[in-house]
Amino acid sequence: MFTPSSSHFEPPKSHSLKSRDIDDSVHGGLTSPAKFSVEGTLKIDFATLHHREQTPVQAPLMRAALGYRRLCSQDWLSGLGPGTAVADLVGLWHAHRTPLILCALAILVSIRIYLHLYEETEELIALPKVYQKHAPPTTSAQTARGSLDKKTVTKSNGPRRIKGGIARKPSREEKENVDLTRPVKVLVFFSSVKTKTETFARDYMTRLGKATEQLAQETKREFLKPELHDLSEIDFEDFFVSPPKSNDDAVFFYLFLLPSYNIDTINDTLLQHMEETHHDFRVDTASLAPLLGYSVFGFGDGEGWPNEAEGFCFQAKELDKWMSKLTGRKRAYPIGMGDMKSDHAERFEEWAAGVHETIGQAATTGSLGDGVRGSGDAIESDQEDIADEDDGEVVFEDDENDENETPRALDDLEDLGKMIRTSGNDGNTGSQKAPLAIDFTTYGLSTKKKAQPQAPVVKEMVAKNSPTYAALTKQGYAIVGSHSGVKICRWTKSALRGRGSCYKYSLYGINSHQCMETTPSLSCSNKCVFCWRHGTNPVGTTWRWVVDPPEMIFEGVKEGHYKKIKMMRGVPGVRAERYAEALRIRHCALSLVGEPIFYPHINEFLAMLHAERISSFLVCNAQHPDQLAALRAVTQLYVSIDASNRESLRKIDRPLHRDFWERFQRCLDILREKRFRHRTVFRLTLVKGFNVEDEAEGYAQLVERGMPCFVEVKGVTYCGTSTSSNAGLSMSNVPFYWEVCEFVKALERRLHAKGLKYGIAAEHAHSCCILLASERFKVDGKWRTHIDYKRFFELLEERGPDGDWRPEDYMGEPTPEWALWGNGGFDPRDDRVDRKGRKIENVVVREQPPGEVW
Ligand SMILES: Cc1cc2nc3c(=O)[nH]c(=O)nc-3n(C[C@H](O)[C@H](O)[C@H](O)COP(=O)(O)O)c2cc1C
Ligand code: SF4
Repeated sequence: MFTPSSSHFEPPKSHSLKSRDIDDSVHGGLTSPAKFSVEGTLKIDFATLHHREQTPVQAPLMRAALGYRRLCSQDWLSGLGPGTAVADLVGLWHAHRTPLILCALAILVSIRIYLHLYEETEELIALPKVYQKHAPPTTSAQTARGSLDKKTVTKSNGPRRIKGGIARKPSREEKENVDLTRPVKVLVFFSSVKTKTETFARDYMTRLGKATEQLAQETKREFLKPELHDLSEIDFEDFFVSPPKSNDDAVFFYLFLLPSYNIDTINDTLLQHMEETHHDFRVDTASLAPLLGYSVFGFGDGEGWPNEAEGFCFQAKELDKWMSKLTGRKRAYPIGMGDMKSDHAERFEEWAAGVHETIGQAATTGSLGDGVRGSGDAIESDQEDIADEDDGEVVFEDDENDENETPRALDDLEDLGKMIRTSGNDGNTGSQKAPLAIDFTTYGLSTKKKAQPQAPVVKEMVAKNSPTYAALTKQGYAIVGSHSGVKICRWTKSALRGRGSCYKYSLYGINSHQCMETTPSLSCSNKCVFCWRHGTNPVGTTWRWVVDPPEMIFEGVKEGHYKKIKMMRGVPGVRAERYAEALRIRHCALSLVGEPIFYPHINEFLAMLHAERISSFLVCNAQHPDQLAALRAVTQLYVSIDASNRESLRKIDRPLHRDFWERFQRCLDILREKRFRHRTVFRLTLVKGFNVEDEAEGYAQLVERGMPCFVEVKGVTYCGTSTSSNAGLSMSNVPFYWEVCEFVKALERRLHAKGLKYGIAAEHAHSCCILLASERFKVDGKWRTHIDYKRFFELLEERGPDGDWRPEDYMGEPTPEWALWGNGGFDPRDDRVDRKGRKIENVVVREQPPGEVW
């Protein structure tokens, strides 16, 4: 036992009992022996403690205090046995167990509360039974995917989140119904400039046909005959926004055979279309997901582009990437690549064998298999997901490490300057980088993606070493710079020989032999079925090429034109006086091919023409409203009206812009506003079976909307190319003149019914062309459709390109008698001749011959 050595025991600091360690109820009855100091240290008067009478409450506390003293003193260490110490500890426990247990409980509760508040919460997924009840039966394939699917994050159906910075797309959960009864149809798409890929693709179709027949036997699944599609012939909207509609309820498998070109080809248009679809907030993400799968094979040239870093098969890789995004990673088989100069056949065999096997597997299971490379699974396509799901919001695309970057939007207009050619260029820029896209149509409205400041590398629209250039020059075009063209039309040649002028002479007084036909943009944003130039002219919704300065184009086209006129000098029948006149260009028809207002400096180019007193007839395709609105003075402004309704326009013009109808309508509204400043013209090209039948009312409504000064109606000219036949055009689509007459009369009736003052003014039966004019151009009962060109230039010089004058101010003399409606419109100065140059009579059939069906 120990003896208290002092009346006040001061426990060592390290052994102080804190006030909270002793329950108030226990020490509540203590007065003097145990007291708390200010700091909360327990001080016990042991002397008093021994002699006091103890209450039942005090007794254990006193025992505990004594035990504590013993523990704290050096006695235990200086010879007292461990048994005593254990007994003291037990005593201490008995004395304090209640407060100790309560303290421990309090601590545990605090920890639990803390963890509950601060730990990372996991989403609680509660699947109501009702969903489980309707869940589709899982196939073995889905079960196989199950383990991977667990890693996926379910996409919220709630409002889209606004994001900045790099967005990483959560993997998509596959929830498709696998229906193994639907037939499978393989579609093979190809592009080809120099026909090698096309030949290869056509050969492959026979083999693919046999392979699918065999797969049908092996898998017991129905396979429809595979189809081949030339990418330059199809409407991308039909295949690459969502899978095509199928009467057989087929599920599609896409294969692509794509050569790469670092010059502008249909490949660029396709890739751009895919990118736009991917970023279009109106289109579902992975809108091609219902496809069974897809795979790409690229052809390249290993000599010119020895490796992928240098651009070997770069467009096939791009395509593979966009298809992966659009299909939600349905890459059925890895991209194959072959060098056209060496191993392409061997590489293609390997790829085709793998693809056929995968198609078989997919047909049997409805799935592309486990997460192996090529399965199209999320794991392998991770790279493609960076900044992918932008939810239509501002996203910084982080593709810097990608060798084959996709086009980037320019930040501001100043960047355009960098693209303008400063010196002569010998053609190809040699760059493998994709071009820079500038959408002049929407320019300045929004900049969806912020481009990194970097030196833009852009391609030429028609590079000198490109097959397009070769094809165009072969067709008689002189290519000026990299995107402009000039050609003398057959009417210029004909007029030089005194064999008749084009309809513009009859209707507006244009001298065909003094007319230059040109365009500052060989590119267009439509693929009209009647255009004779598909496959050779580049198409695109945005200007993404080097921009040539207007001075260079102006000088170049004049030079090209005069060169061609001079080549006519020795042609039999050319009249000396007309030849001499032809060496002075008086008119310019900006309608050769392509879309002139696509050219960013069209106003400057027009000013150059006018400065030399060359009149301008500008034809645009009603797809670029902003440019149309910004257009300054033009002698006569045309808008092509190729259909009276949305569906018909889509079929006939095959526009690349998804909002083509809205653009078209905006253009009509702009034309309406301009009708008192410009001579505005609707040009209707009638294609039987496409845009004529029952459409007179539709056209009348469009006239009511745009209120043009004139409506030119022309029957389509059949050019007999494979393009037109592929588009479903044949001679039977070319209307007879009497059919055009019938249509114009019907249109006139509709216009009158609407109270619109138009009348049939003039015609050129030889070109199947009839002119309806607003009565603004009828003075004293006489049509005055011709133009006073001299007056036009005077007005322009007096008042500037934005000056206010009206089309009536430069109205010409009354339309000559021979050009008026009913008189045929043949230039009386000239003879009409047949192919052999023999004179022929002017016979015009304006009425439906007996027995003909309209
Ligand atoms: C002007 C031009 C540019 C080309 N650019 C590339 C290229 O960037 N990368 C590549 O791998 N092959 C390139 N090639 C090679 C073609 O892709 C290859 O010759 C292909 O087989 C042509 O297919 P086609 O005959 O079906 O058009 C280019 C060929 C030409 C003529
Ligand atoms: S607008 Fe003209 S150039 Fe363009 S596709 Fe149509 S017809 Fe051809």
